[in-house]
Amino acid sequence: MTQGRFIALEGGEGVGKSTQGRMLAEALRTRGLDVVTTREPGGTLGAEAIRAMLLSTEGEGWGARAEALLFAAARADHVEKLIRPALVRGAWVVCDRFVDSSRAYQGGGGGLSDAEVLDLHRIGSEGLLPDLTILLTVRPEVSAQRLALRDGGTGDRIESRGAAYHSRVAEAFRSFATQNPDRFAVIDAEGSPDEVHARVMTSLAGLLA
Ligand SMILES: Nc1ncnc2c1ncn2[C@@H]1O[C@H](COP(=O)(O)OP(=O)(O)OP(=O)(O)O)[C@@H](O)[C@H]1O
Ligand SMILES: Cc1cn([C@H]2C[C@H](O)[C@@H](COP(=O)(O)O)O2)c(=O)[nH]c1=O
Repeated sequence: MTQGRFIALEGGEGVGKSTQGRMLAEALRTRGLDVVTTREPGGTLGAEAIRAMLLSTEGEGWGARAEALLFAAARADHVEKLIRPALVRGAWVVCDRFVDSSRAYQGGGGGLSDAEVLDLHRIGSEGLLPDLTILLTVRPEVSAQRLALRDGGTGDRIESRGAAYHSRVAEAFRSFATQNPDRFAVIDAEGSPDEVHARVMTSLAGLLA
């Protein structure tokens, strides 16, 4: 059995994570690998139900701590029921967002400390980390244009938070990548999908060797 690998795609809103996740999964399948694509929050029935509660624009929303707990609970279910079993059977897991989104959004954006977010992750998911976290970066005006073309700029509850919030999120992602260069690959996600995909594949060379 080949060794399972866990790849997370991270970054702000509309940078191209889903697009690159699909392209990466296809490229890995072409190499004969068993690939599971999934997303956060979500990926299991329970986690998708929590996703709906978190991202719906109806109701009064959640405080910062309740929000962080809900993301951690969704992740715990996802890790236990989908991610760990896939890795154990030797599959590659390509996940659209993982714990670094909680660190960036609930931590950097929402004000929880990084230690608090990591504590929730330790309790919920036994601290599981991806083998590689691919951080896609584009200038804010580029992601805004992509989102406007995709859905007319109508965002979910978190996407619709203001520019200052999303700028703190982007800064947090940058700082995690600087602090953990072995775990992160920072990819310039401007240019065509094929150009970005080529950069993503280069970042995976070590794991595919
Ligand atoms: N390299 C690219 N150049 C131009 N448009 C792109 C590129 N990559 C993705 N897009 C388009 O930009 C939009 C956002 O892309 P995508 O949904 O993959 O981003 P995302 O990061 O997953 O978004 P979200 O944060 O909402 O989950 C889509 O309409 C997609 O087709
Ligand atoms: C995993 C995770 C996600 N979020 C936020 C980031 C986005 O605004 C939404 C997810 O929507 P997407 O279109 O699927 O990217 O949720 C977060 O705040 N914290 C997290 O841990």
